[in-house]
Amino acid sequence: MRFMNHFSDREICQMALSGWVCLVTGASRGIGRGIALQLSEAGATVYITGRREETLKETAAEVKERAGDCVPVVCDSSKDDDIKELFERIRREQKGRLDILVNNAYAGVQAIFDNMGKKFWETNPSIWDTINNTGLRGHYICSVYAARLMVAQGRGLIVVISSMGGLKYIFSVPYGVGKAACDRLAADMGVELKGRGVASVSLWPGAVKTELVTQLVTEREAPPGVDPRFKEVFSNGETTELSGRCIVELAKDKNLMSLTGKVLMTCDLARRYGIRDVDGRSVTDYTSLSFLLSQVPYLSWLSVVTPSFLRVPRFMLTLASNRF
Ligand SMILES: NC(=O)c1ccc[n+]([C@@H]2O[C@H](COP(=O)([O-])OP(=O)(O)OC[C@H]3O[C@@H](n4cnc5c(N)ncnc54)[C@H](O)[C@@H]3O)[C@@H](O)[C@H]2O)c1
Repeated sequence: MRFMNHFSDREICQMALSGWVCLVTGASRGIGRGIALQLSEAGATVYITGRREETLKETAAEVKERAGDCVPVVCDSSKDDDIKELFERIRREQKGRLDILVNNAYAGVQAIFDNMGKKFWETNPSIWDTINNTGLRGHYICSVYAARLMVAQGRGLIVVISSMGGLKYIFSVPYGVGKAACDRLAADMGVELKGRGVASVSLWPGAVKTELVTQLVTEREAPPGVDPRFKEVFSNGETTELSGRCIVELAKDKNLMSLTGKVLMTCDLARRYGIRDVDGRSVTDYTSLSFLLSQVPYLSWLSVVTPSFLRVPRFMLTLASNRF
């Protein structure tokens, strides 16, 4: 019996989230755009948000080109009324159904790179709002409305896009504080959502070669005081679609609820689900001994002979935050 041979891998994948309703905030470019492409390719109807209609329409056109279904909605994540209206629209149009919320919108990348190397007291304090109004407060407000729909239907998945900056200092103070808070947001929502069938996770992509990263990092000289290896890590970064591929697999995972409240790394999810990046590359494991050695001057040669399966145990990562 060879029923499934009627379908290509792509068609099988397309059926995986068929009928699902998803929302990705900040999807006109970058990781949000990549996630929207992957969720729609898996068959879901994907609401995408951003501040400008023209750029949103570009993502929507790309989704359509891949035979996906996407609803662009102009919604500024720093405006509570916009968010409220967005969820009212989803409730109305989808009869209260929402399966996945991806909290991704982020307004801080340009400001972070413009102020790279400056100390917090040398930086205009308004950078706090630039980074965290959309990229943290907005996530909370969206999660409130999403949880109302999801708890009522008894199922759902809330993903907060965060980063390794939640563990240890990278870039700047408002960046790290925002990311640590995103991780905690996912964890604490997980506590209150317990028993309601709704999972809440924080997702750490690795370094991702987005349009902005290409423009601000890989095509520029490293700013003074910034390690030049930083540029190399981003040049070999993940595609913007890998996070989306991981979320599709996560959403299908029968053991999803065992992961609620956790921080999940794209490299770990790629290994768990046996997936590669969309361009066929294997996914860099930033916790492998081999990668870590490659970042240490005079020891980098050792990385070539270190087996890739040797990794820092996850519990040891918490020691890196060194708070006690
Ligand atoms: N790029 C990386 O290497 C990397 C790595 C790990 C984690 N991340 C995280 O991924 C998330 C997305 O980052 P990115 O690199 O794709 O950023 P990006 O700047 O390329 O994209 C951000 C998206 O958010 C939208 N946006 C900005 N302000 C908005 C607002 N007020 N309302 C609605 N939408 C808004 C933008 O239009 C854009 O579509 C961030 O949380 C970032 O920290 C990025």
